[in-house]
Order: sequence, then C-alpha cells, then structure tokens
Amino acid sequence: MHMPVHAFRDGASVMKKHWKLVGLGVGVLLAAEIYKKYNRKRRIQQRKDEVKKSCARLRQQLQNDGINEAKSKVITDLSITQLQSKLQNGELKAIDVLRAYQYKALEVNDKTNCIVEPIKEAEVWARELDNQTGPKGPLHGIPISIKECYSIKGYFVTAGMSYFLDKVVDDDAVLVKVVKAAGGVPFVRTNIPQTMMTFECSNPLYGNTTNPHDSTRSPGGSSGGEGALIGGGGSILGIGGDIGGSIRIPSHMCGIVGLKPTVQRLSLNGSLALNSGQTHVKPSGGPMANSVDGVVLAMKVLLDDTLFTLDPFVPPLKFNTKVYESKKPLRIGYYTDDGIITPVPACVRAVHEAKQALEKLGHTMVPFSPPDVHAAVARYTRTVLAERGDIAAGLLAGDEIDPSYKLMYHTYQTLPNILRMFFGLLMKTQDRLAGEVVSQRRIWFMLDWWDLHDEITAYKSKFIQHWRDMNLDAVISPGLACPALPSFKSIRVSTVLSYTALWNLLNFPAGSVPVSKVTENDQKQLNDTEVYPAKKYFERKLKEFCQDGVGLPVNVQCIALPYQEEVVLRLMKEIETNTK
Ligand SMILES: CCCCCC/C=C\CCCCCCCC(=O)NCCO
Repeated sequence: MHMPVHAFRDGASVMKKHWKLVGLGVGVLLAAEIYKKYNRKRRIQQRKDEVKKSCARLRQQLQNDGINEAKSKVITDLSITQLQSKLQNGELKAIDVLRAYQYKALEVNDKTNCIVEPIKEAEVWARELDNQTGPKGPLHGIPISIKECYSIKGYFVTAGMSYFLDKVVDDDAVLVKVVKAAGGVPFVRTNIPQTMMTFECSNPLYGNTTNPHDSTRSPGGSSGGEGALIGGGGSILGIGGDIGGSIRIPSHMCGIVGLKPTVQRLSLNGSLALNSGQTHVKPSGGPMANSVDGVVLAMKVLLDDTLFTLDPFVPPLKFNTKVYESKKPLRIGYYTDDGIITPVPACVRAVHEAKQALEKLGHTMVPFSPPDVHAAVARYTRTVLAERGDIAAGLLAGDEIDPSYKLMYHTYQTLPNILRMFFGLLMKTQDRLAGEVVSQRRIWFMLDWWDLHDEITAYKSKFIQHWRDMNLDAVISPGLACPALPSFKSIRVSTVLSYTALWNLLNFPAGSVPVSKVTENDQKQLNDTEVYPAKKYFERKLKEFCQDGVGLPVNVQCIALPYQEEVVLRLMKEIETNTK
C-alpha cells in the first residue's frame, strides 16, 4: 500500500505547525526564565544600592552630629553593667549611646562587612526613651544588634535569598518585641550565610563577612554577622539563632559569649527558618554578647511575662537567679575528643585550662565520653538534611549559589544519586561519618521519619542515663575542633560540627565562652605529628587550615540538662572570671 504524496505533504505541514508551537512554547519559557533571572539580578543590585545608601546616610548623620572615634570609645569601652547603670541613672542618654555604637558598628562593618543594614528607626526609639517619664526598662537605651532572620517591621528578611525581596515584613519577631518592651534599641541587622544552613557567613545579596581577628578567615555562622560585629566591638549585645552551632560557632571563632538555650525556652516566632516543618531537631534563639554578664542580662530580661504572653508556648520559667548565683560545688564531666575529629591543640588546651579553673573553685571534674557520637551525628544530619535541601533549592531558583553553599548544594541537588553514592563510598575510605552523610538517602516515607524520631528519642534516653550514672551536673567540651577557618573552607572540615550539633540533637542548653587565644606553642604542637597525628583526612585538612592562626580566639562549651540554662551560665561566668 502506498500513501498519496499530498498525504505526506499534509502530514508534514501539520508537523511543521506543531514544531512551530513547541518552538514558540520553549521560546516563551526561555524568555520567562531569562526575564526572571534578569529581574532577580536587578533586584539584588537594587538591594545592594539601598544598603549602601543607608550606611552612607548614617555615616553622614554621625559626622553632622560630630561623633568621632574618641567620643564613641568613651561609651563603647564601658562594660554592660556600667552602661546599664549609667543609662538607668541618667548619666548617659540613649541617643548618645546609640550614636557611639552606630559609629563603632560602621567601623567594624568597613573591616568585616558584618552589617546587612542599620535600622533607621533606632534614632526615634532612642529619643523616645530619652523623653520618657516613669520607670525605665532593664535594657533602657542599650543598643541591640539583630540577626537578619528576625522580622523587623518594614524590613526584608531573606536568609540571603532574593526570593524574599518581594515583600517587607509587617511585624516584629517576638524577641524583638520583648527587647523593645524592655527599653532595648535594635540598631543594626547582621549578616547570615545563604539559607543559614552552613557555618559560614556569605550570600549573594550582602556579600561575605570576615573575621574581626583575621580578614582572611570566616567569623563562622550562621549568626556570623553578630559574631564579627560583637567580636570587633561594634555591639555589646545581640540576638542569634542555632540549629547546629550557629550561635556557638561564631562565638568561638570571634571570641565572644553565646548561649543556645533549650528549644522554645525563648521564642522564635517571627524568625525565618527554611526547615520550620522539620520536627525532630528544632532551632533555638539566643543571646550573644561581649561578656557573660551581657548574656545573663538578656536572659533575665527575655524570660519575663512579656515573652510568656506574646508566645504562650514558651514555658513560663523565669530566670532562676538562685541557681545562677549558687556556690554549691558541682560534678562536671569534661572531654577533649568526641571520636569524630580530634580538635587542634589550642582547643584541647582551652578545655584543660577551664577544667583547672573550675577545679580550683572546688568543683569535681571527671572525664566524660559522650556515648556513640557517630550514630548521634549521623541521625542529626539525616534529620536536618532529610529533604536534601529541596526547600532551599526551590527558593533559590534563579539565584546565584553562594560559594559557601555550592558544594553542599551540588552534592545534594545536582549530583545524580549514583554518583553521590560513589562519591560517598570514596569519602568513606577517608572519613566514615562524612562518607555516610554524603550517601544518606532522602527521607521519602513517613514511617522512616517516625522511625528516625524513635531512634533519636532512644539516643536521648541512653545519653541521659549515662549522664545520671555518672551523677553529672554539667559538662564542658571544646568550643569546636578548630579556631576560625579561612573563608569558604568549612564544608571541607564539616565534621567539626559534631562538637556543637550533638547538643542540638539532644536539645541540651549549651553556651560558648572565651578561654584563650592560639599561641606559638599551640602551632608548634599542631605541626608535631606525635601530638597531632592527623590520621583522618579531615584532620589533615584542619591542620592545613589552622596554620598561621596565632592570636585567634578559642572558647570552650558548657552544657547542662534541658532548661538548666542558669547552670550553663554559672559555669561560663566562673570560667570567664578565672581563665586568661
Ligand atoms: C556532623 C557531620 C557533618 C557532616 C557534614 C554535613 C554538612 C552539613 C550539615 C548541616 C549543617 C547544619 C548547619 C546549621 C547551622 C545553624 O545552626 N543554622 C541556624 C539556622 O537557624
């Protein structure tokens, strides 16, 4: 049978028509995509310009008001206790304190790029406080820096993603409201890493933040802007957030004090979290400051009726001064190596110095081994990476992926599963945990999710039993396995996170407090293979990244059982007073 020629001709013309339509469709889609990308780029540039202008305006204002280095220093050199008392007794005005910190913050920002933008309403708030009659709030006139993820009415909350540049938020986060109700003056918003799920501090909107002690290094993250600003002296008290170490890592890397409370001891309502539907390991909001007194003041002020009313899901537990001020000797566990990655000598020395100081104060120090950290941390990553970064990837469509997030993004989003498994196997030959984390499968089924919950609950019970068997009141550990890392390198030594993430998995409160600085001798020991054999791949990388680190801050971590923040803070205060 043969087809007449016209049938071919008709068929061909129908096909041609279809191809034209398909071509048109593809063209429209492509054009839409190009337009979307162009639009996002334009929006990012616009945002960058707005931020630049806002800093320039403030600088001009400070100049007009005659604020200079010397005038600023008189105020920024005061401790939080001195500052609070001078503001309370009227010796200092809120507007003068604000100006002094604005000046210093801009100076630190010039060096580290730690600020997203100044909060322009701060001046009005400070003047209102100065004109106020009647009783003063406990934070009266104290300038407070705020991590970018907390809503402040009239501002963008982005976690470094242009997706969120479409709409300014229309209300303050609960913690911001409590700070303001207590007379605090939120005055700058601080930088974060893209998605906030890394411990760097870089994103395409606001750029990379550097460490105030070494500009080639990262301040850590995700509350890295807070770390750099407070560490550089540009803020005395700030608010951060932590689901894996985001308060404690920048505190450690920038030599400041930070507290990750038990989840929900403070409210996170009104703060951006990409993984808010993730139910097993939740983030905590917490204070960061240049002293333990600052963190204690913040906890005392925040744990009050205003907070309990604004967020009734916060347990109404006020700050327990009796526990904080207790002199009763405690039984404290300590460890320097969790078996995942051996900390560099400076971080080990810091734990020993804190231990000695606590011993001198009459506490009993006992060696402690956190049980099965490997399984715990594997469950932690399985939980926080359960959707393999799908949520972030959806929001990031069209955005440039920041260098700090690239490796993680591509490992989980673009690498075909088969290659990821292969890559994971290869990594396992170098580092078992890292290899396992890379090979972990996405959680598809609800029953797997529930099983994971049960495994975590069982681990918590086992851990608490071990803690009870040892009759412990608290534990101290390295602040992290290394001091500040060169910018963009953290993913290459990501297992250092085991020192902080364990306490998120367990939901124990944990704080980070400065103890020391890296010395020449620490560096000598780092390069002595007898002291630091660096047998694992990540340890070798750590050794490489920790060269030339003399002078970098080193903290230790203090941990207690859930809702015992006051025990953590007591230890932190004792360590702060009795080391260095
Ligand atoms: C412990 C082994 C780590 C292996 C490498 C896995 C890499 C990343 C895992 C997730 C990283 C989570 C970082 C969380 C930072 C943070 O606390 N963000 C606060 C968000 O509110």
